[in-house]
Amino acid sequence: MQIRHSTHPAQLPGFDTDGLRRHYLVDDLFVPGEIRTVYTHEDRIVLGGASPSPGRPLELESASPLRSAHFCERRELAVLAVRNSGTVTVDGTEHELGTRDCLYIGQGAVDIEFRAADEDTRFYLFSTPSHASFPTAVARFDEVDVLKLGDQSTANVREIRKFVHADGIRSSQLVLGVTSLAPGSVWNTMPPHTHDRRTECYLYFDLPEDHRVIHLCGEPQNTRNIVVRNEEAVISPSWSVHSGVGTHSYTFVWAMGGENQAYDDMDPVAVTELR
Ligand SMILES: O=C(O)C(=O)C[C@H](O)C(=O)CO
Ligand SMILES: [Zn+2]
Repeated sequence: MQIRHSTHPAQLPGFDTDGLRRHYLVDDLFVPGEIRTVYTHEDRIVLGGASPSPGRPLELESASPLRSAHFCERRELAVLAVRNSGTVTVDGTEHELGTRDCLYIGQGAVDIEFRAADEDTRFYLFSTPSHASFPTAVARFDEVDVLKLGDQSTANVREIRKFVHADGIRSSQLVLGVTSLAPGSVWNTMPPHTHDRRTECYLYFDLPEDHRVIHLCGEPQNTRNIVVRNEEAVISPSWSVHSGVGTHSYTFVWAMGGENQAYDDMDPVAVTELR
């Protein structure tokens, strides 16, 4: 488990390209046959990638920074199949996940195992601390409500699906959904926002290997950018904008932890205020 410490907003503009990438980009979550995890001190979120091979299940273990016998002893966890499909077994119950389906696992689960149905299955993991247990549940990509946003003239036509949230799968603090850009649309979250009460992480996927997303970060009046590849994540502290423009359309998982679960609790930033 890799550790990322928190940063002060005044530090971000002083980071060079490598510094920005070291602090905020997570670029090595998916390694065939492995589970990789990153613990950020921003709201104590853990990001992870599980990439099992067919016939070789992977078991999620605790790690020393958690000081717990099991990963979910004091944590809740959401799993999203970002590539292909597979099964997640939680304490003996199998949950089949198709591409872009989501499984929420409540605090207290002990045995968690990932199985691939395909040659290159990838599960994205997002976990927050939790001190109360909510039921484990699945939300299917094709079954959750769709919020349509954006316009062709601003190249940001997109669909937002909320999986774990106040009116969906219930959780202690974790909130998670998926945004899909329409073909030809490239901008997400523009106009941007911050939310002082929550940390948010984006995991970009469905982006062709020879394309990139230019992700904006930092305080609205002092932004920087990080160039992101397919299946890489960016950690956005509560004071940072989190928006991006692709050289191609893409999909991303947005997920948050913090003070509240109110999706609409955002501090909007006008495009004209950005610097
Ligand atoms: O495209 C968008 O706009 C988003 O997906 C925004 C995220 O859902 C978000 O930032 C929620 O706080
Ligand atoms: Zn946000």
